Amino acid sequence: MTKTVLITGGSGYIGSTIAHILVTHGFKVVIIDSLDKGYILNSPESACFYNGRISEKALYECIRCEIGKIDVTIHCASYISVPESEVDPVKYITNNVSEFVELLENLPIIDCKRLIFSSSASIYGNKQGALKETSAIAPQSTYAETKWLCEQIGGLAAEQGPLRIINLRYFNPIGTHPDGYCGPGDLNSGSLLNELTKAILSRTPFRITGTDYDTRDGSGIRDYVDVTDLAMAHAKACNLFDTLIDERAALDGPHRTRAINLGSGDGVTVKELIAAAEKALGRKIRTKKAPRRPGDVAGSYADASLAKDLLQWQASTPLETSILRHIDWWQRHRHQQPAPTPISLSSSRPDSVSTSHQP
Ligand SMILES: O=c1ccn([C@@H]2O[C@H](COP(=O)(O)OP(=O)(O)O[C@H]3O[C@H](CO)[C@@H](O)[C@H](O)[C@H]3O)[C@@H](O)[C@H]2O)c(=O)[nH]1
Repeated sequence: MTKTVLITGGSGYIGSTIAHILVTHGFKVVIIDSLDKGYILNSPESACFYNGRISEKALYECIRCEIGKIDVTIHCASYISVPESEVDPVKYITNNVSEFVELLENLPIIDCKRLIFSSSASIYGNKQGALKETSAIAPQSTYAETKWLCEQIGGLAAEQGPLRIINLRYFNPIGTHPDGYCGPGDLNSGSLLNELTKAILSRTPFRITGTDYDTRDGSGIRDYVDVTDLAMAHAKACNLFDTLIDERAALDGPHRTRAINLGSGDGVTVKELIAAAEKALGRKIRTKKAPRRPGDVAGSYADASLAKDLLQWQASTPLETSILRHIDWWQRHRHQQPAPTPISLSSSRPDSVSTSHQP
């Protein structure tokens, strides 16, 4: 039977990639997006699109009436900038935590008892080496704190009600959908791949922020995971949801919530990533040493063995491919910056919106 999946933030970078992958794999996709940060043309045309905030009860009543019951909700809608969360913590708590509580209140309207939460590896804080789901939690920023709060609040909600939750903890997503349908939405996010792209497009040296870390070459280590691989893990989690939560109870105890790391399992330094980009592009990239970013960490990577065991999932896109797609996306879409003004929809359904993936 076709599964109907609601994706909050389904016009954002990760949410829209999940939406495209789910459509390709035969799911019926419904999206709620405020278009505050997302871009409607990122979402698949066949998705049923509802423009608004996840706290708006009326949207769920419309979905219940027009679509019916939702089998799984994937909650991606959130603010994602660590520096911004430090400058305006209340904005992050309101958007990421208060709105999440309202989502929990609204899920019964669409009769949804399965929630996949987009969590973040940032909740592990400043650690080195391979991180397991059981590694100590120590959020170092308001952004990370909001993700951890949501995991805990979800846990409390799941203890008492019929709701079950899978918390997928993302490491560093990069790349785009392979067909270029959607990609990262903010070239100025400050992330390595976006900064590298800007340096390449503007023909200026790329700044390696921190060359004195206790790592194999002095630059920071991260686990870069392709966004399409990440999206595939969500498709698997949707299909295996009940197995992971209930049927494995006999094997490792009952689970109302589960956390699963989503990373490649490989730690890559900044210098190694630049070498991979040079190989992919077939040319040298100029770099210069720069001081560490405030609050930056040497870094870590995923122990991704639980995802392999439970979801039969492993990241498979080569790093060079993700880098090429990422840079190519911005070569084609950089004039889209800053994000376009949200389109005001006359109908909440997408059928009335003519979409094209070319900006
Ligand atoms: O111009 C740059 C930008 C980054 N880096 C380095 O690249 C590495 C990765 O940086 P980045 O891509 O910003 O990743 P994170 O530091 O892991 O932070 C990102 O990933 C987190 C976990 O997903 C999110 O919470 C953050 O918002 C997001 O910025 C670090 O060593 C940085 O010092 C540079 O050398 N030069």
